[in-house]
Amino acid sequence: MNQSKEQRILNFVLQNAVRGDPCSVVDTIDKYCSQKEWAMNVGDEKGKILDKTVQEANPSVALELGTYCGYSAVRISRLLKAGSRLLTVEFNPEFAAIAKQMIEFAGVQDKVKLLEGPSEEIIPQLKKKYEVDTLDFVFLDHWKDRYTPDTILLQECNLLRKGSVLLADNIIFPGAPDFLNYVRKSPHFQCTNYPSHLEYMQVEDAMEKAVFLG
Ligand SMILES: O=C(NC/C=C/[C@H]1O[C@@H](n2cnc(C(F)(F)F)c2)[C@H](O)[C@@H]1O)c1cc([N+](=O)[O-])cc(O)c1O
Ligand SMILES: [Mg+2]
Repeated sequence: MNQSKEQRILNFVLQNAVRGDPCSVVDTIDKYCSQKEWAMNVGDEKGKILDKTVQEANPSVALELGTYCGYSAVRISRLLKAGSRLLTVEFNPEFAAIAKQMIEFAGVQDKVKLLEGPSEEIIPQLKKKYEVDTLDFVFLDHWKDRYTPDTILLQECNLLRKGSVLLADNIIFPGAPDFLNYVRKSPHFQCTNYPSHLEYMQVEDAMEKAVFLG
């Protein structure tokens, strides 16, 4: 049975990156996906915006929606202070299996918890089952039509506090127009737009930061 693209990306990392070195894993995925096969990792240009936003938020508890191969889970967790953790949610079991191996190879498994399943099921479990009080940082990079319902669900589940930082990928391409509308019109969010480019392409894209005001 021939391999999936995601398996080929993982194999390239296992053969070319440095075990236990998150930066080398991130760089190796970028090398493969820019030179051999495009894939929907946030990439290095938007990844630098993600880095700055994470460092500014300095989260104790972070959530990622849309693990895919684990590129941004490794990228985020490498910046977390001791004792902090990233919960990352993946719906597709094949992708989750790839991401688990990617996270372990990078040596960040002690900081990252990979949760498998749909966000509408997992978000309501975060407080009781995963011992979350509130989330300091949320990276939205999953299905674009889920950004808004999941942002509403996070509020309904009292998972956001004054100052919680949401960062959303793909505001321009593929686009998340209803999310942009929702957070920019809401009195509960202070929004900032970060123009950038689609990963590995010369196509316009952007990220939107939405800080919860309580
Ligand atoms: O479609 C894109 N991303 C969708 C990303 C989807 C990923 O998020 C997972 N997921 C779904 N639900 C959940 C949760 F968490 F809710 F359970 C997690 C899916 O299984 C998949 O791995 C995309 C597309 C392009 N592009 O150029 O087409 C560029 C990008 O950067 C993109 O992110
Ligand atoms: Mg994306």
